[in-house]
Amino acid sequence: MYAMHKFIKGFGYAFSGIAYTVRTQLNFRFHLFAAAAIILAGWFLKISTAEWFSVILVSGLVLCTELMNTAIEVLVNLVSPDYNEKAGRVKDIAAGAVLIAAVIAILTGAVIFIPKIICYVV
Ligand SMILES: Nc1ncnc2c1ncn2[C@@H]1O[C@H](COP(=O)(O)OP(=O)(O)OP(=O)(O)O)[C@@H](O)[C@H]1O
Repeated sequence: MYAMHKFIKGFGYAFSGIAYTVRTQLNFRFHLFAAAAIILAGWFLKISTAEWFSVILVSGLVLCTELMNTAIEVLVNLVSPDYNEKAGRVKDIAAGAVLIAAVIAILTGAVIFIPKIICYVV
């Protein structure tokens, strides 16, 4: 029973971290909106199971890297509230991870959706 209680509490902490990121990070809200739009487009354009798998994977990758980026920002602000070259470097690297994930998501979306949109329009 205690293990179950601890397990459920763990979910609470995780949701609180996600809620904090939604509240404070405009980028995360944008990525959530983009993921919802892509899911709607996938449903409308009837993408295949393999395509759904790719879309879900890259959307998750972007959201997870954005959460890790926010965690790193909060930690850096805690340990180095004043200007510090290395603190800046750490934030830049974390932001770079988000950028790479977003580029992968855009390329994946383009490969899946552009041919379908062309077929739909033509
Ligand atoms: N303590 C610091 N020392 C040196 N440079 C910093 C520091 N904090 C931020 N920077 C630089 O400013 C950039 C933006 O940092 P900031 O914390 O504002 O990130 P952000 O993504 O704009 O965060 P937020 O989403 O909270 O506005 C960093 O990538 C880094 O180059």
